[in-house]
Parts: sequence; C-alpha cells; structure tokens
Amino acid sequence: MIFRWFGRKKPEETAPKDEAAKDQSITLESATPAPEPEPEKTPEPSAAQPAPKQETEPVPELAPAPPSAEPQRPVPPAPVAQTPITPPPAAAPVEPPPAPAPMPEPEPVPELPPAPAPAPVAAAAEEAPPTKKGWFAKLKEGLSKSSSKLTDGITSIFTKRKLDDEALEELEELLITADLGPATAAKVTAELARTRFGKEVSPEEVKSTLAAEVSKIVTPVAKPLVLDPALKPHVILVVGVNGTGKTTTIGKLARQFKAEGKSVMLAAGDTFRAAAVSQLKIWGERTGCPVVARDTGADAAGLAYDALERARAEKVDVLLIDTAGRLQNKTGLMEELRKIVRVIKKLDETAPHTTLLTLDATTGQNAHSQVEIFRDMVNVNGLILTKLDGSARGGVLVSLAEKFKIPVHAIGVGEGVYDLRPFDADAFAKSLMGLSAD
Ligand SMILES: Nc1nc2c(ncn2[C@@H]2O[C@H](COP(=O)(O)OP(=O)(O)OP(=O)(O)O)[C@@H](O)[C@H]2O)c(=O)[nH]1
Repeated sequence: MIFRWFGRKKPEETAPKDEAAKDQSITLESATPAPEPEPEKTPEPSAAQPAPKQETEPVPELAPAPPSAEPQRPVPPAPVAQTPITPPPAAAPVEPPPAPAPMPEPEPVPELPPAPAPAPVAAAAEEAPPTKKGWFAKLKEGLSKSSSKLTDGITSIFTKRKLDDEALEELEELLITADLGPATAAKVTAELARTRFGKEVSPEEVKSTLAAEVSKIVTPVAKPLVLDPALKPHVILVVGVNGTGKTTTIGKLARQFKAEGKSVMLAAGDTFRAAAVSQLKIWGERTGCPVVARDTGADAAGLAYDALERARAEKVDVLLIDTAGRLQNKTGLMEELRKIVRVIKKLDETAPHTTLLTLDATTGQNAHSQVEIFRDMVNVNGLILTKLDGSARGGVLVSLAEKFKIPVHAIGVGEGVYDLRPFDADAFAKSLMGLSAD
C-alpha cells in the first residue's frame, strides 16, 4: 500500500511514456519528428566563459512531508565509503512512512510545486531499507508474472513425462515466448537434453536445471557499478527511451551513493520537457543532492558542461546526468547525445566514465533494439533493467546478457527510492524459475 502511494503515477505522463517505451521500436523510423527546442547558444563553452543562466538547487534540508499521520522514521545510518552499489543496511521490519508522491506535472512550469509542511526526517530515510531476505522476496514477487508463465508451462510439459524431443521442443518454445530469446532457449534446452535425455524428469528438476543455466548465462554481466574514487567527479551519463526510468534510476542511485558517503550532483539534461526537470529536482530534494538545471528548451550539452565544470570545482564524487530519450526524432536525439559527450570531453576527455542505458523490462524484445540504437549513438557500457516488478517479460534480461554481454549493474524492482538493487545472477535466475533462495 505504501509503495503504491509512494510511486503514484502521474496520469498525464506515465501512461503515454510507458506506451512510448513499448512502441519505440516501431515508431523509431516512422513517426513524425517531434518539435525540437531551439538550442541555446552554448555548444562550445570554454572554461573561461561564465556559465549561462544556470539554476542550482542547493541541498534541501528536509523532504516534503508525506500526507500521512504516520510517524516518521529516523535516518538510517549510512554505510560509508563502499564503492559498489550495495543494498541499504538492514532495518527492523517496521511499517515505513510513505514517501512524498511525485507532484502532478505542472507543464510547462519548470518550478517545483510548493512542498507541504516539512517532515522531520532526511529525504533518504523516506522508506524502510529492506533486509536481504526482503530483497529476495521482493525480487521473487516482482518476477512472479514472468516466473508463473514459465513454471506453469514447465509443469504442464513435464508432469509424468520423459524428456524426449517433443518435450524439448515445447520447452524451447516456452522459453522463447518468455523472452529468453531463441539462442538462449536453444542453449538451455540443449544442456538439459545433454544430462537428462530419455529420463523422466520432474518439473522441479527442470526448473533447477534451467535456473542453473540461466545463472551461468547472466553471471558474467552481473557487475556492480564501481566508482573510481580518483575521479572528481565520476561522470555517469544516463540514457534511454522516455519512460524507461532514467530519472527514477538517477534518484535511486543518488540515494545509494549518498548512503555510501559520496557527494553527488545531478544534472537535468532532459531540457526538452519541463516535467522531466521538475521530476529530477524532486529527486534532488529527496536525496539531498544539488541539481543543475536550466529552463525548458535550453541546450542540453551546455548544461552538461556547466554541471561538470561545477562538479569539478566542488570536487564532487559523482555527477549523474539525465538526458532526453525521445526516439520520435532519432536524428535529433543522436545529435544531442553525441554533443553532450563531445562537450563534456572538453573538460575531461575520459568522461563520461559510465554511460548507463535504462531498459524497461516490460517492453520485452524491444529492449534489444534499444540497446542497439543507443550503443550506436553513445558508448553504452552499463545497463539497468527497470520495472522487473510486475513485468511478465523479465526473461529478456537473459537474452540481453547472452547477446550483448554489457554489464547489468542493477535492476529496478519498484518506484521507491530503495527499489534498485545490484543485479545478483543467482537470485535472479532462481526467482525467474519461481524457486526459493536456497
Ligand atoms: N514499477 C516500477 N516503476 C518504475 C521503475 N522505475 C521507474 N518506474 C516508473 O516509471 C515511470 C517513468 O520513469 P521515469 O524515471 O520518469 O522515466 P524517464 O526515462 O526518466 O522518462 P522521461 O523523463 O520521460 O525521459 C515513473 O512512473 C516511474 O515511477 C521500476 O523499477 N519499477
């Protein structure tokens, strides 16, 4: 109930966005180009130039109060100086207070809506950090739509049946429809055939064998996002189709980095939509991170440059740059993203140090074309699969791992600030097959 309240969707934004994400591979080439904002004159900024109109949100003291009479949770102790993304520290399973709902989009007003009465807690403590056991339960529950499709199919194929060619064929088909992709499905069934062909196998045996195979495939990509402490800042460029969860993921990452004792700055590089800027500002408030933003229609590359310049001056540990993801105008998007990369390289030729692509797991195989598109535009070197909760197509992660071999740093299992977890290959494989943790 609390998570639902916390993650309340913005009716005017979320539905179209989700649809946009789902349709993207279709609309990519055919849709009429969206009107592009006239970029500001900032493409070639130099360190000597004063930054153009730049609005920086100072660290807010407090989160907006949730509209609830429930008591606020005190700030959980933050583990300091851990570099990889780690789950938050365990806490007593107390009912957490609800977090503030995302504000309705006041397009085109770029300002934050007035916050309700301030709450006596720090923003990052809005939700209870889940325990390790809680994480697995959440992942398993989140993947239940994906896993029930698979486990129901496996049960109907393998109840009192020998592993013959027909059964293998049915299994392969089932795995393909569960988004594991033909190559992965063939590989996994071949392995099962190698060890069990001609024998009577139970659905449980099939599930454990498949879980072990899936785990083998995804283990090489299960890599935590490691920050280089020598970089001030480590620049993370977050790219992806609209609605895939870029801004939300930035908010979640910001919370994690802050909890690790890092200083974090956010840059609202999706200057195309006022709603995107205000959404990032809300995350900045909630996580206590300054947000570098400009008015709608401003030049995104210029903004990224300013943000990096400021992050360097302030010796910030991590700079997370949000970007636009409107694929209706692929050429415009490509130019904008490349320009951002080009311009920030003027300050640090090794930046961006991480280019993260967010993929909405509910889009299934469309995620493949998104990887191809963004990999061609910018050098994507990390993936985050979002919305694995409630997706019936979580198997796509397996085929992505097999095909692209790009590290999957984390997965999104909800809209809450703690709902990003490091990608654990074994836990994922077991959850996908509906098996328990041990
Ligand atoms: N259930 C679920 N919802 C998520 C997750 N990540 C993001 N969302 C929701 O997905 C919707 C879109 O997320 P955004 O972060 O706005 O996506 P975006 O890519 O920044 O979209 P634009 O701002 O349009 O570019 C929001 O309603 C989020 O709350 C997740 O892991 N699980």
